Amino acid sequence: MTIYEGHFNDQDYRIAIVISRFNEAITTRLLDGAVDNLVRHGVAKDRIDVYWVPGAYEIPFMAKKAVQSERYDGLVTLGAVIRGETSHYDLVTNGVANGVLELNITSPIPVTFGVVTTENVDQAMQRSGVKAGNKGYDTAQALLEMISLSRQLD
Ligand SMILES: Nc1c(NC[C@H](O)[C@H](O)[C@H](O)CO)[nH]c(=O)[nH]c1=O
Ligand SMILES: CC(=O)[C@@H](O)COP(=O)(O)O
Repeated sequence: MTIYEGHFNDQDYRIAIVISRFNEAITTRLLDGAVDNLVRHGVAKDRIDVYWVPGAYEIPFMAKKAVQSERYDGLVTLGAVIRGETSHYDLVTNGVANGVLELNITSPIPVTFGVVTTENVDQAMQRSGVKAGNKGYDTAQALLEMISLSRQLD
């Protein structure tokens, strides 16, 4: 992968990661991927704050608090919503997606969406560090680029 000059030249970023505990076996793998990417690109580990919430539905609330704190240059949100027997999956996925989207477009800092929404555990496993990559790593990558890009218009 080519790292274009100027995209990742300012590594004094302060990052918040808001992550849900539900399906923790998956979300911890997403977190590992996200932190791995951030550190590889020069973000100091002690400038990455992690906030754990009970489930994906609580992510938007804590993400908004993090934005309002004005401590961060960007936010990563991570979660894993796996379909069950009822329509609850649809409510949770729509809730978290709409909540993070609203933050993304109304906040002064970038907020990226790393909540995997899958039909079964295997699909979630594949997207958290197995053959389909790691969505946590990808979401952190998107944030680094968005912070760099948004700073060009400050
Ligand atoms: N089923 C999943 C949930 N459900 C819990 C909700 O996110 C929420 O915490 C609860 O409704 C209380 O407000 N959360 C996930 O992150 N993933 C799931 O698969
Ligand atoms: C995504 C969910 O809320 C889901 O895991 C809950 O499972 P169920 O629909 O069987 O209650």
